[in-house]
Amino acid sequence: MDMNTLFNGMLPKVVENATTTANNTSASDGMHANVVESLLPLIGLRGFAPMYRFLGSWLGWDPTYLLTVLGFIWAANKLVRQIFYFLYGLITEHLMSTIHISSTDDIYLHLMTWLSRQPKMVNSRALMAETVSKTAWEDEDESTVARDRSGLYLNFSNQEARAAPQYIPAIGLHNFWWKGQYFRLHRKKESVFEDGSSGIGTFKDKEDLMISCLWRSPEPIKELLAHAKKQYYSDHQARTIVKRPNAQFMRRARNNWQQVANRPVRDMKTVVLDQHQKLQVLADMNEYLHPATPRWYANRGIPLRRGYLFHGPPGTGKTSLSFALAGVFGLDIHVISLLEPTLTEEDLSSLFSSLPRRCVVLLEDIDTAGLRRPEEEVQAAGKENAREEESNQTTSNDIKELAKVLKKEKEDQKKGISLSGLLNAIDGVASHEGRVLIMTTNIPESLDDALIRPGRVDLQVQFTYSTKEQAKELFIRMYEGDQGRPRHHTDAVKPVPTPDIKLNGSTSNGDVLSPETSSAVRSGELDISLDELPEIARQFGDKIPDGEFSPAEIQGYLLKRKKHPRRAVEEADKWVAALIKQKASRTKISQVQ
Ligand SMILES: Nc1ncnc2c1ncn2[C@@H]1O[C@H](COP(=O)(O)OP(=O)(O)OP(=O)(O)O)[C@@H](O)[C@H]1O
Repeated sequence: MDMNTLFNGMLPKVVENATTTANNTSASDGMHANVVESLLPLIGLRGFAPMYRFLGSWLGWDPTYLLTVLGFIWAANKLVRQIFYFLYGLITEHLMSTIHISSTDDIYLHLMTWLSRQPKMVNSRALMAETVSKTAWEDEDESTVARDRSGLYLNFSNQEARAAPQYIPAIGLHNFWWKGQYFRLHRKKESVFEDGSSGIGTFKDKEDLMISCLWRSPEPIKELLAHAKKQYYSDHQARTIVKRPNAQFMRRARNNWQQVANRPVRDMKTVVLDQHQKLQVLADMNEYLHPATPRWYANRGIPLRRGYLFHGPPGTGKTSLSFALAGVFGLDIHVISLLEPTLTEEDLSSLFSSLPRRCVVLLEDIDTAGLRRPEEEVQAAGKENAREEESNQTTSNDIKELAKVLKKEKEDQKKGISLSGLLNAIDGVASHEGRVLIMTTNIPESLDDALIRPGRVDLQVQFTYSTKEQAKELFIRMYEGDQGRPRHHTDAVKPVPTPDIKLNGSTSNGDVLSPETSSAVRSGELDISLDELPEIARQFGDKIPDGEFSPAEIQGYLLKRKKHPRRAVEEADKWVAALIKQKASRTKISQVQ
């Protein structure tokens, strides 16, 4: 059977009817060619007719057959696709479950972080590459850090560019399998219109995730999300998350807080403070955070809030204790600066009302926050009345001047947070319950009584300059063994190239090093043994006058001798005398550092 005979049976009816003799294949061919040739001009392809005839004679059979077969394939493909989409729609609607996740929710972060660590699991050819930016506190492999030509100094140029990117699913549909279950991930982005702060609306990108599984119950998705969340927090264990108010336009979108830091927990023993005070605040917070406490408060009609005031001179550990407390109880810290120019009273209330169930809210240096006091408001109102009276007796020019002044005064008043606005946010009717509020100040006397009345401040903790005993403790904390680095990291570290230092302390490129730099680089060890530490610490403590220096000042001095405790003791007398002199003369310049 030749090609013509084969395709003759497959020709469409219309072509067959047009054939004068069924058995006469050559006549039939001519007819097919005529039909196609007569169609070509109709669809604007007149010039193709000779080419079509040439193709026919070259192949030895009519190209119409090929067109017919292609037509069948196209139609079959269409049909199969229609059937596929129909069945897919049926399955999606009746056999699949879906959970939607907004990109503003923490679950989005958990899932994307987890997916970025499962490169084989995301069966996708559409990925999004992201540069991995590490926070200052994340551990780094020392072998990935470059050095300068001398091999002595670290060099961090283009460090982010040298790090391998991480991949996450791009916008669109993705499929993956987890624990033998099929999951479909739809990452979609759309522009939504939002009112801007200045009254001008803008389009903002909004992203959502839709995760589906092949099951009539969303249980497998819930299990996956729980797993991603657990994984995320096991990586972030022993960390304190610091959040700050989001930018103003984001706050309007109900996304009030943004994470600004994720730092290692500050160990309580690194905060040198009177032991009794430390235990008192720890016990108080523990009691308050206990799951039975809300019922106890509710039964007595007491609002579930706890406030602390940490007061004392600068650098005495108020912020440090706040972080250590958050670390002990595993709480996030939400830091608010009342000096933030875009923060309105309305924003402040909304920030307080969107806090998580348990957290620490830190209002630092509350005395400098420039709160407008009730008296000032009264005075301002009084002044305004007086001016109004005065204005009745003035000429029209004076009235204009006065109106300008009054307008400016009113505008000034509108700026910033008033005391009543803050009190309202802290414990107003709509205020959040369950949080721990910590306010810090250097000058407690300058605070308004209303702000620190019991109920708003339940416990005051006083921070003072160091005693001899505290100086000794600070010394021990500075030089005791370093427990920070996780084992797997030190194991993985490749040997750091030893700097080529000559005996006179100069490097191979000719730079001359100070004696302490060259010896620190050489040894990396302390200039005392750890057994000597308690005695050396006692000697140091004895040299520090009681109640004169802040822990921050002592820490600063020791940090400059971080590998040289013995030298720190030897040079302490000189430093103490210089600092006392500096404080007495109120100069800012230190003679001995
Ligand atoms: N009591 C302390 N124990 C241990 N370290 C301290 C102590 N006080 C201060 N430091 C150290 O001094 C530095 C400043 O401390 P911190 O910020 O806690 O002081 P602060 O009282 O909050 O100061 P400010 O009033 O200026 O905000 C930190 O690096 C901290 O480690």
